[in-house]
Amino acid sequence: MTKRLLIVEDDPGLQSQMRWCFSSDLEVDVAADRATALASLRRNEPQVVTLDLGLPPDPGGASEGFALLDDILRLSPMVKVIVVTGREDKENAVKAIGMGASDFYQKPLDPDILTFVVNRAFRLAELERENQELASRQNGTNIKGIIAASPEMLSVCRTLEKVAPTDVTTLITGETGTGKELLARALHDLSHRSNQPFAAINCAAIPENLLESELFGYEKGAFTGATQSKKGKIESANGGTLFLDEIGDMPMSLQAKLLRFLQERSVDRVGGIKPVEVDVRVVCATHRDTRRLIDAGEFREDLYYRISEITLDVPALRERRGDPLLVARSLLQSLARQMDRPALSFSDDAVRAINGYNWPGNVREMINKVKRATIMAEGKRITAADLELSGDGETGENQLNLRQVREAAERNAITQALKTTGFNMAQASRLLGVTRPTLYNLTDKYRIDTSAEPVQV
Ligand SMILES: Nc1ncnc2c1ncn2[C@@H]1O[C@H](COP(=O)(O)OP(=O)(O)OP(=O)(O)O)[C@@H](O)[C@H]1O
Repeated sequence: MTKRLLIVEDDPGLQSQMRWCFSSDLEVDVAADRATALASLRRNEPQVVTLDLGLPPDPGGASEGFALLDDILRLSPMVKVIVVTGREDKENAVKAIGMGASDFYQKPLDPDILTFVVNRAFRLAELERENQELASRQNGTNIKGIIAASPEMLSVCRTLEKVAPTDVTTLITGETGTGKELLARALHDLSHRSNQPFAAINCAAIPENLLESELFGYEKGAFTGATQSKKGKIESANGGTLFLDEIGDMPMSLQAKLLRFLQERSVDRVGGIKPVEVDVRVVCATHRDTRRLIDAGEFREDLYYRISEITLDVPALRERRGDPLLVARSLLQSLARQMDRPALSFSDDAVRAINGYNWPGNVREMINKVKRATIMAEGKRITAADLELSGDGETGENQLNLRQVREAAERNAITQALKTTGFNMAQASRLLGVTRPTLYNLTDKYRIDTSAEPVQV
């Protein structure tokens, strides 16, 4: 694999000195400002970047350098960034490391030390790449029921394993079907409360007027039909874990009462006189944007802070590198066994379709599709059509090679970029890290229609 270094430096003298240091061993690109650096990052995919924090329009400060550092780590989290600071600039070096830079180097330039630091960053990048590759070949977590090998999901699992033994109130956020409930159960199963009850309630599924008594319980005679007292979910979780699913949909009127419970750790049953003490660990989940709910006045900010002592952000399936295929294969294995069709496997067009689709319903949607395909497949191979996915029009197992895979991915990325930018070729080419003529060549090659689609009304 070609080793590629991006030098971000606005001083032409230092640029050529640094280029001279490395150009015999590495492919070197140079950028003097943020926009050029980002374009080069997209186009050349360097493994290591040296970043001078003092860039125009703020060459004397570090604001532009920090903004670029943030961009780089967001766009390409695996890239190793070495920040280059002035001699006395320890504070900014520390801040950059805190933001995620892998190392720092102080001017004036010493070729031996700089070479050493850069080589070390390349070694680290290579080790991480190998590690990721290994992880993608097997399930990387021992958490029951969770199939994952992507760094994105493994990091969530590691946090979960640390948080589980504690009693901190945890908020799990993520799109629908990403496994929030599964993770809530795992928090319980890995805690010292695992032998005690796990009580779950879906705040969105119960009508507002019933939710209070479901949660807090009621005393005999509290309302018509209350012929005897009943414990609520909170009490029934005593000693164990209470899981409040879809907390973002909890009505305002109950939010105050829930907040009081979280502060006092006792519940007031509907119609009750005396509070009942309860010892539960609370885990909440929502697929909604809590910040937006708070801004819209639909969710209490004080309650939000109470429930989110720790937050687990579960990435969407499409954001988990390598996981869609891993999860699909594992689902197929168990579903095919259940349905007595153990020899089933995915055809190449199905593999491409699984990797190319964006899974808006996440793992739940994948379960449904794989289940359907397991039933529908006619031979031993499940096709993209069995999954009700588009196979990119390319079928035939014997046609597939790396070039075709790459082309399918290219076609997909170009279509996405065009849609994202409203079919603006200049913006799309920047997003894709290619020049505009290259993008025109590619859209011709793949016969992609570059005119904006009519808006559906
Ligand atoms: N990483 C995973 N590996 C295997 N199965 C998974 C994984 N994530 C989720 N699932 C399965 O996907 C289905 C949906 O998961 P779950 O109900 O936990 O999602 P959710 O995020 O709570 O969804 P919602 O927001 O709609 O309630 C479940 O059957 C669950 O077992």
